[in-house]
Amino acid sequence: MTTQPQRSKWLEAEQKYDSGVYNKHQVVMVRAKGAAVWDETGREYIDCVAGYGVANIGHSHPDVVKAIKEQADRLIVMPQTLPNDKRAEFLTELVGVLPQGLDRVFLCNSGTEAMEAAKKFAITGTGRKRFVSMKRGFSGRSLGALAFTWEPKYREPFGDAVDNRNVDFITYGDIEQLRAAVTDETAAVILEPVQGEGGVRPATTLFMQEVRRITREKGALLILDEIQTGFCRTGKMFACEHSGVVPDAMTLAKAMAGGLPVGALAMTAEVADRMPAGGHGTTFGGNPLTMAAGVAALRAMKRENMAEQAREKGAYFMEKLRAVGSPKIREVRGLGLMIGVELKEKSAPYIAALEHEEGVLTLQATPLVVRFLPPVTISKEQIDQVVAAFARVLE
Ligand SMILES: Cc1[nH+]cc(COP(=O)(O)O)c(CN[C@@H](CCC(=O)O)C(=O)O)c1O
Repeated sequence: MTTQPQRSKWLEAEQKYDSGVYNKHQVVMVRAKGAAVWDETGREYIDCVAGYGVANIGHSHPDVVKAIKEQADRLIVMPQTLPNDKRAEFLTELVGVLPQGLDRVFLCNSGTEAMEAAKKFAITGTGRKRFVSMKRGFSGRSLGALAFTWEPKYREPFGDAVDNRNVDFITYGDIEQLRAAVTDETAAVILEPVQGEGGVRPATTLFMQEVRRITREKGALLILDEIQTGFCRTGKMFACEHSGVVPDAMTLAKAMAGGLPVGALAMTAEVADRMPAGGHGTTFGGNPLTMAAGVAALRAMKRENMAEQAREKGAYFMEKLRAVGSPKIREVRGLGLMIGVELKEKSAPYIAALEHEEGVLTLQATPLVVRFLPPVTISKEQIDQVVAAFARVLE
């Protein structure tokens, strides 16, 4: 008689008390290092979720761990009305890697918060209230950010509490629709250089450059959402570098502080200076503990040349995935280590099989796409193991 594995007390507690919004996997993850994760039974997984693209520099990077320990001993809490050495250090490091001209930063705690800030700074920065956003775009879950988020299933439960009457959605990549949608009433065009949750869809250089040209022509801001594409994920520090486009503002979060919760709106002085003093704010934004982790993370990205690692390993990963040659694969696409494999059938069963049968963690990006967002520090051997596992579950 097979004995049922004893149900985890941690799993029971989390399922019992959690809000219920998440589809909880039947595992309890307790430790991670680099691209490896272990559950409470000691089973090892190769992690191509990385916290939804947060652990770009690898889980528990030693420099980040050291910085957190030291800062925790010195100072954890300090609001932004009281300047702090670590915050100043982080802002200096961040502006040092941002595209030229984006030298003012509103610090917050998540991507959604960065998008909310972007909306407010765009309105005060232009005196306009209309926005252009992209079909399949994802900007976050708050009522304000949801107005820019395309997928109806995220908006419908809230009805007209999600007010997107001032938002015109266009087809990602469609220059004619873009030209028609951007007017002298448009405060900003918002887009991801690579649509993540929307299916891992890189924009063409032509489209990126046309968005820049048309927004400049009409006096609208170009706001790039680099919450998922930023910080080496696509083979550059920021995805906009692939097209040479410099936006007026950029939303950032996920990997920026090596795994600690952080968000930011980076913008030009022209945009920043038009927000009235006291016009926005946050309690936790720019807290010294996260700032210390962020300094260590940004320095590690540069020192370990992680953008080049992502470029090189991403090309390798996609080449190997294409070589799988399964008839179930429609397309392998992506940029750097932001990779999507579109299947000809629903991806969920294969994502589940990868986890349960093969010990590989992946995530969806629309019902047909398997998304791979591994730490940039993943090894070639681990990539080979992931590809072999994927080939087996597709058989
Ligand atoms: C491009 C983008 N913009 C904004 C956000 C919102 O960031 P945050 O408030 O820190 O979650 C995310 C989360 N992307 C994940 C969606 C998470 C969710 O379902 O919610 C993702 O891509 O899976 C993005 O990928």
